[in-house]
Amino acid sequence: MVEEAVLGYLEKNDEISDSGKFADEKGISHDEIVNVIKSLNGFRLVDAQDIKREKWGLTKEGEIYAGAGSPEVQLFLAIPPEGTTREELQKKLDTSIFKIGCQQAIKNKWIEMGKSQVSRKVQHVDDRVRDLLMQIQNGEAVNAEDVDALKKRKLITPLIWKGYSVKKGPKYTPKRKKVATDLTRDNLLRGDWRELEFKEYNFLAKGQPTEGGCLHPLLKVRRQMQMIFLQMGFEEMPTNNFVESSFWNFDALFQPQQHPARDSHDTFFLKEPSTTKVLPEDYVERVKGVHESGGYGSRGYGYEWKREEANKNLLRTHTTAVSSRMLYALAQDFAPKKYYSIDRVFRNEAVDRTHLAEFHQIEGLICDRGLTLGHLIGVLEDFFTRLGMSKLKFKPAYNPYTEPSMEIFSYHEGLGKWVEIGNSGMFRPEMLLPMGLPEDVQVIAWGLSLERPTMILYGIDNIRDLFGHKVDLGLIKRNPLCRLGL
Ligand SMILES: N[C@@H](Cc1ccccc1)C(=O)O
Repeated sequence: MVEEAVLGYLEKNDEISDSGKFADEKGISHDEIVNVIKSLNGFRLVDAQDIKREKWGLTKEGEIYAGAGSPEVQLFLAIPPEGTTREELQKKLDTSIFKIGCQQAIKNKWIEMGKSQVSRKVQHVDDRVRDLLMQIQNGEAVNAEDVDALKKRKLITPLIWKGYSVKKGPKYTPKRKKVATDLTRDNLLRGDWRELEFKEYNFLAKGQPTEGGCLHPLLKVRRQMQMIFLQMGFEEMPTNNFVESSFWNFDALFQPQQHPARDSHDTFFLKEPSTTKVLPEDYVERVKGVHESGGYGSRGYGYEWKREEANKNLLRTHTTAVSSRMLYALAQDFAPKKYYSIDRVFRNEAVDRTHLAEFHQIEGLICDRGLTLGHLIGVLEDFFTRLGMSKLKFKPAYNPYTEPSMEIFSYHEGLGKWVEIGNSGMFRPEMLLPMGLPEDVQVIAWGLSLERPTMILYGIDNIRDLFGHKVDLGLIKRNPLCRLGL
């Protein structure tokens, strides 16, 4: 409506010379007019020029006098026609009204002040100050002398008034079409999108401030674990690449070639390149020997070991493949070591709320002389206690490469049950001795999942909220733990 008033006026007139006067004439608030002018100017329907005017406004004191009358008149009216004493008068008035009133009334020759007696000198007075203040309040003009006097008494103060003069702009039309912001299904169905005028994009508009700065729980727990390993004196193993040969992933670990884990149901084999190019030949021979007929006090598996199986490339199914490479390298020049790694592994598993086809494994091993299962339990308890998970259980298990072996369980409060978080054991001599490690050296080792402890620590009960294409970012944002830096 206001918009139509502005555009309509310009249709018949050259310009609106003063938005303030225009507002008065139309009986619309000036603020509203200003908003419309700004918007029309933005779309170049009108050309608006600023006008600034100095205007007088009342000070706080001025406003009080405009309401209650000037102090001098208040004082005059408080003196009865027969006069009074200064003391009586003072009682009737505020201190400041009395003081200012006396000054002004004496100056105006309205009253006479004796030692104690006060009397009127005139019969009647007009409150010109109050009238002037009211005129200024109403935006009426007041002559310069009066303005000066009021200014000196600090009853008025200059105000900058801002308004516009307005002419037709290059895109002027008497009536603006409503511009569409979205193309809707209805527009398409009705076909009226052909006639619609669309609002232009404002590429300069600032976007919503981002509420960033949350860390993904997996990254946080991973970093936390890294710190714990480093504090416990471990060194990080280079995790190299995701593609590994069956040899390092299985054969070096004394895992027989018919083992079900090697089945393509559990392992992702590579089509291209399907086989590895280099393996350390002497060591491969010793591995073949231990699989087929044993040695080092073992009877072996007694089957025909095939090089083609060992050559097959796969996506590593565990980072124990990294450990086997590291131990082989270490065997060439032995020294006691503590190693760890945290990286991705892949298993061809059916995905459900606690399983994914790829996850992160935390691998750790200690090789030294005189190590026992007690050391393994102690190290794992120490590690998980530092992580804030002290409810642990160990359960005997079987791995082709460890003896004894233990599965590790932790209690998940949210699920209300014990969840397997890893597997561990002492590497078998059939694995270590062909590498060339000294006979009196033991290796305690473990492989944990990163996802499971993270779910326990963060109370997440579906692994797909944590990893993969359905990650629940809201969950991460809402979790206060994710906002704490580490
Ligand atoms: N490789 C085992 C974990 C493990 C590592 C080292 C020793 C024993 C077990 C797994 O994937 O579950």
